Amino acid sequence: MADPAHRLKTSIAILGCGDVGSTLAYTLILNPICSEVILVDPKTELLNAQVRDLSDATYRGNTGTKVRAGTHKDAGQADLVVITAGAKQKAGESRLSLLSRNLHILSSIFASMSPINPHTILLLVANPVDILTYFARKLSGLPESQVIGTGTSLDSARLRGILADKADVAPNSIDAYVLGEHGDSQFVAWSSITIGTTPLHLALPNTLTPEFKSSISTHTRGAAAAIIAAKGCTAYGIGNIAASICQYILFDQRTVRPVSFYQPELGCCLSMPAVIGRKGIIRAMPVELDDTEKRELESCARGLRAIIEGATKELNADKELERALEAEG
Ligand SMILES: NC(=O)C1=CN([C@@H]2O[C@H](COP(=O)(O)OP(=O)(O)OC[C@H]3O[C@@H](n4cnc5c(N)ncnc54)[C@H](O)[C@@H]3O)[C@@H](O)[C@H]2O)C=CC1
Ligand SMILES: CC(=O)C(=O)O
Repeated sequence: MADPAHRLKTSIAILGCGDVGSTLAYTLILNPICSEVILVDPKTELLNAQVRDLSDATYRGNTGTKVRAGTHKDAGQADLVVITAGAKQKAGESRLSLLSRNLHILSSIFASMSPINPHTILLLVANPVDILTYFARKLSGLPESQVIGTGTSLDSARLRGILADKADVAPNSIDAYVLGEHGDSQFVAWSSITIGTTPLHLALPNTLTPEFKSSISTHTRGAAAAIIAAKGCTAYGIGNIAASICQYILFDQRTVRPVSFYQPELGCCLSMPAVIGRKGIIRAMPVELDDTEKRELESCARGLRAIIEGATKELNADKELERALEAEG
């Protein structure tokens, strides 16, 4: 039987081939799920070097996945477009501090990709990912089910990791979600965590004190900053998470994960559990939150809406300036 990459003849475009984009490409070579990975980056020397280096990793095992350089226009025709293009946090910076720079990059990306394949699924990785997912939906004109942010899928993996250590079980035996913003207002949905089918309070009796919960949430929320302070970026975790989401989509796996997508009743994009498949978000999975978690969700959405409002004004002011400059000739 031919390998999956050969059978599917699918392409994944990765915009931005810095630390995250190149790690994702490498992950897609090691676990082939598509026939072609197209890398796009305005730094042409870096782009060509990444393509050569990554291609060298494809020759020994004949993984079936080819890597090539492409343009934004090529990317716009891919089956899946992963957006890692943008500035990253320096030590001590927040994800939100990247907003203005990365929103401008996002806006220019959609101008360059147009006309975009109407069946493309967009996967946003660049930060602040929830806000960029919201604007990608507007700028691309794609149906909202086709625009997804990696959101708190990485935070949830980190949460499973630390709970696995505490409970001495494998991380994949734990169902635990961080929800809301991939950022400081995220929250742990403690009330729905299970190990196997056992609720967490039974699996870890006498452990779930407010101090325990607070230390776990703080660890999860601060994981990126701690790694960035020491090595300047995070790449392997998100490379793996993004590659998994690409697989759920291309193989129509119907996997349930917390990802960022438009929440009509909250007026923003943030992470809630969803069924992920070939058409993107197949459907939201309802989640039962307790009263504290409901308040945390509302507060998180309020914060995100305020940021969206400010960013919308900035984008509109830019457009007006552009029009004024054009009119001046
Ligand atoms: N959502 C998540 O969980 C995570 C998100 N990130 C975010 O991913 C983004 C990328 O991080 P790194 O790869 O470490 O940064 P990096 O600086 O190593 O790479 C970014 C690349 O984007 C390129 N780029 C800029 N404008 C572009 C355009 N118009 N088209 C195509 N490429 C363009 C740059 O030339 C650069 O090579 C950052 O915003 C970072 O915060 C990083 C880790 C986890
Ligand atoms: C950088 C980032 O967003 C993360 O590793 O969570």
